[in-house]
Amino acid sequence: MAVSCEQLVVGHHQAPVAGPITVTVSPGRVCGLIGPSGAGKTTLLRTLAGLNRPISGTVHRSGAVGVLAQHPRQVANPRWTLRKIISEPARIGGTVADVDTAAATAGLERALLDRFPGQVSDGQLQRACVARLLVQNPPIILCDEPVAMLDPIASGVVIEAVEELSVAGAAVVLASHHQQLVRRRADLVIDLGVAATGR
Ligand SMILES: Nc1ncnc2c1ncn2[C@@H]1O[C@H](COP(=O)(O)OP(=O)(O)OP(=O)(O)O)[C@@H](O)[C@H]1O
Repeated sequence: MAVSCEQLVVGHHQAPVAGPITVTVSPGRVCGLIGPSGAGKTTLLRTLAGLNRPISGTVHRSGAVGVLAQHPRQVANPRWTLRKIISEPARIGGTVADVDTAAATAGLERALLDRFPGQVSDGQLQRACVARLLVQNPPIILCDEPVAMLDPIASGVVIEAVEELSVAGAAVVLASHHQQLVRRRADLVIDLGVAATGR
């Protein structure tokens, strides 16, 4: 087990949005999360991450959580170079990051590493966030619409890097509007459009 929930109902201010959901995402597995806008994908991911409190039910995590957000600019420090953004988890962990290898795996050109977020495209910044995840190597990765802002080529690079993390042993939850992409890549799929709401 890497991340699992049992009879989990998620929502805001005691108002349920989705659930009850019972699922286990084991190491090396990708769980897709689909559903229309407002179905509760972000709320469920935040609850699995421990950022929101469940309305009812339980969440179990076997280790640290890495997050890939839809809008990398909201999470990337604009005053840090991409190199620093990528290497920071290693510094915090007291190790030295192999930034060049992580960047190459994430499809990020080395020449961009000394730029600031304001000097690169959304896709390039998202690839830096993927490289940061590769350095962080967390056992659980939660992705909230990670390719919504990207063109098909950039999307493919990001999704392949996430799959590489999963093959290396991470449990991945991938929320996306792209039903086809999710159904193609995921080992199991939660459809919040049809999941019981528990209300
Ligand atoms: N902080 C909040 N306080 C109260 N209600 C919220 C809050 N955040 C989201 N909601 C509501 O919870 C419901 C689910 O929102 P959520 O963002 O989880 O859906 P989503 O499936 O991720 O949607 P989208 O695909 O548009 O990103 C929506 O009705 C939304 O208005």
